[in-house]
Amino acid sequence: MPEAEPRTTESFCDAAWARTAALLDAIHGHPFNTALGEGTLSRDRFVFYLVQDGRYLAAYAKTLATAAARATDPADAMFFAQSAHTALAVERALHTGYLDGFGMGAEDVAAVATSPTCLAYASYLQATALTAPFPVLVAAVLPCFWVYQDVGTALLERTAGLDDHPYRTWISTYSDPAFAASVTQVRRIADRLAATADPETRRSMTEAFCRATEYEWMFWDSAWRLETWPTGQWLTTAG
Ligand SMILES: Cc1ncc(CN)c(N)n1
Repeated sequence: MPEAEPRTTESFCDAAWARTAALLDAIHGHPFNTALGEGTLSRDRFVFYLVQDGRYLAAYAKTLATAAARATDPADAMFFAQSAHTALAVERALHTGYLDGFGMGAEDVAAVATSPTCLAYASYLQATALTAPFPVLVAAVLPCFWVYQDVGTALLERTAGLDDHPYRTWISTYSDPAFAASVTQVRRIADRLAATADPETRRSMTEAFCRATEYEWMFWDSAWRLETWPTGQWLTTAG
């Protein structure tokens, strides 16, 4: 009798998480996140991050709304529609609250150019939403949930107490049990879709998960470097 093919019982999420383990370590150890957790992150770096993340979240919410429109399972559609709402109502409001507190109004924010990394990540998600198979789209948005929850929870554990912490609202938002529950839900959706996906789609799901996790690292790194367009010097200012 021929030997049975070895079958992997590892879920898509567990395999994808294991594949990005070194990258996740780099995210946790990035100077931006270390300083964020210690409360020593400079105001200009945090403001840069907030402004870019506001742009990112607007695109991310549209990506999630597209996922809701494309989902065939009504429960999945509800989850993604709700998550699109949360990205704008909770996360973006968190950023606006900080920016208001720093005296930055809508006009100041509008005057900041979208960074190369923010534009690349946002464009990648929106292109994936419109052109990739639905399971690949789910894999692409998964790190946006999961990595932030992982970082938020780790920062909370590393922090002695949040009472006087300058970034406590940020840390509380991403370490909140409600946010963790949304991670569990999107992981379940990804695992269910991967379980019936053909090998090529599953490979594309893994690629999308890895690419989005790379963009997560790059996003924090761009804020740390206060990234600008290297070509900006050759453009005249708008008249
Ligand atoms: C870049 C980025 N990635 C993820 C998240 C969490 N939704 C966020 N606010 N910003």
